[in-house]
Amino acid sequence: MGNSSSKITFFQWLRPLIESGQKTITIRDESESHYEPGSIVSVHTLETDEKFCDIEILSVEALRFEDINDTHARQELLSLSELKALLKDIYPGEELLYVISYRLVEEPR
Ligand SMILES: CC(=O)Nc1ccn([C@@H]2O[C@H](CO)[C@@H](O)[C@H]2O)c(=O)n1
Repeated sequence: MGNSSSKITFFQWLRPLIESGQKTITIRDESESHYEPGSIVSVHTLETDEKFCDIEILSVEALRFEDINDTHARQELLSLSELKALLKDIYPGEELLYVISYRLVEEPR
């Protein structure tokens, strides 16, 4: 790879949830719907661009905002109202989003 699809950024406050393997999806807009299932993606903080883990992309599926439900919220470790408020804030007026499922790639030690 070595192109833009090998990196993803998350808000720093989500880092503990991601590196512990608890948070297993992220919901993004079309500009981030290009990740390929099976590829390994380097995870960085949005604020400082610090790399903190790798994830393997499992799937990328279109998701209408109105179809976001409790299962998505559970996979995000957020309440449904928190998740919807967050997504409205990040992607105002966007009705079509993409749910990216991933798993944490454990570091050998
Ligand atoms: C450019 C950039 O980094 N954008 C985003 C967009 C979303 N998110 C998080 O993904 C989940 C949305 O399903 C929620 O947990 C959000 O807080 C994020 O961390 N960073």
